[in-house]
Amino acid sequence: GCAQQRQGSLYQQLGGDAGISAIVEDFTLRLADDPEIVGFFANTNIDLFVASLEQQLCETSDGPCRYDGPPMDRAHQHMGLTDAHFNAVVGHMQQALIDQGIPPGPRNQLLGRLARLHGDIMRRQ
Ligand code: HEM
Repeated sequence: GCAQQRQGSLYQQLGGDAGISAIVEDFTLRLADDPEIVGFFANTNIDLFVASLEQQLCETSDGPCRYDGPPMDRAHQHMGLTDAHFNAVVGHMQQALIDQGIPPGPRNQLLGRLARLHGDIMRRQ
């Protein structure tokens, strides 16, 4: 719509590749600092996770990337995730976005798009 033409895409409002990379780094440090969350990543290659999440955020924000990782249900099945885990992770993303200076408009737009993944991520838990 008009707002989008005035302000650029959500991807641009997040700072493009550099902005998304800073957001993902901030977010990943928050996951690592959360004792309720960090254990889930014990066997994860963090470099691949970071690259995959950057790609997903770029695509989700209408940037020029295509996420080519596994679908969200397959990536998270059998982890035994609860809504509390989901909310904690989204909360860390919210804090990372605030910390990286993303204004409320684009911040909440991205969080809204991520919230739509809840059904897929929580499937078969
Ligand atoms: C909106 C919420 C979430 C988003 C957008 C998200 C996104 C992603 C993405 C893009 C990947 C990479 C998939 C791949 O390339 O293999 C991934 C993997 C992973 N996610 Fe999530 N995730 C979310 C919620 C959660 C929650 C709530 C947890 C647990 C508390 C979690 C734990 C993990 C773990 C452990 C992996 C790595 C799996 C592996 O090592 O292969 N995620 N997630």
